[in-house]
Amino acid sequence: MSNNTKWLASVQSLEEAQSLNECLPDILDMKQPAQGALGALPLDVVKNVVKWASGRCLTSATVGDLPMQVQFIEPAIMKMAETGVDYVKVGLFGGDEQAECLQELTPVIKQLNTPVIAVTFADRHYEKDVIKQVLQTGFSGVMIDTAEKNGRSLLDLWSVDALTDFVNVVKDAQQLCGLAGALRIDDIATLRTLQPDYLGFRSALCPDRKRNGTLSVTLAKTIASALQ
Ligand SMILES: O=C[C@H](O)COP(=O)(O)O
Repeated sequence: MSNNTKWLASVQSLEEAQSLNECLPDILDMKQPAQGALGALPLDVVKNVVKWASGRCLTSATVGDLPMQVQFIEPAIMKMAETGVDYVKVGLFGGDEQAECLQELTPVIKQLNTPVIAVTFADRHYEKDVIKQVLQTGFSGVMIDTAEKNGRSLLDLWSVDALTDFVNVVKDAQQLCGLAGALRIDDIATLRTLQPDYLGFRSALCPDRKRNGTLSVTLAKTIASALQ
């Protein structure tokens, strides 16, 4: 972890990853935006991107918008970890089953060699205690994102003060801290003052912010230079 905020770009294919060859993000994140906030890509696509990146940047991949039940989440984490990705990202979508699910996932996550990042959501019920649960479960980092991709951004939903508190709680716990959720290029200046470890982008990488469309290298370069 450093004081320099890094950037994460979500790509949906090997072609999109390759288009970023000249401006690789710090974390090349793999997800299927058309299948939800954390839509999962097929494992062979993830494997191919990891192979292509060959250590030039870190990689992460999401396991899908899954119900908070260990029978769905455990196999999805195990299979995604086998792709060789550096981080697996799992959404904490809340609900009555979440606490039990996290308890059951604890031995799985603690024994896995691949670090797992918990993704919480600014537009879902959020309790500060979730960070404590995440720590007990063995996650290596916490990210906040938006579950509903309806144009509302993280800063539309949470105040700078609330986000500052989130970053401080996560970083005080020595966890990797990421902020995402329909971030705009103009949000970078504000959000980097909070010193999260990274900012994550998909919508801002796509023309007209259409996150299911195709990523634009020009927009990626703009984001990269805004974070320099
Ligand atoms: O992990 C980062 C996300 O892919 C952000 O997606 P978004 O900018 O469309 O909310």
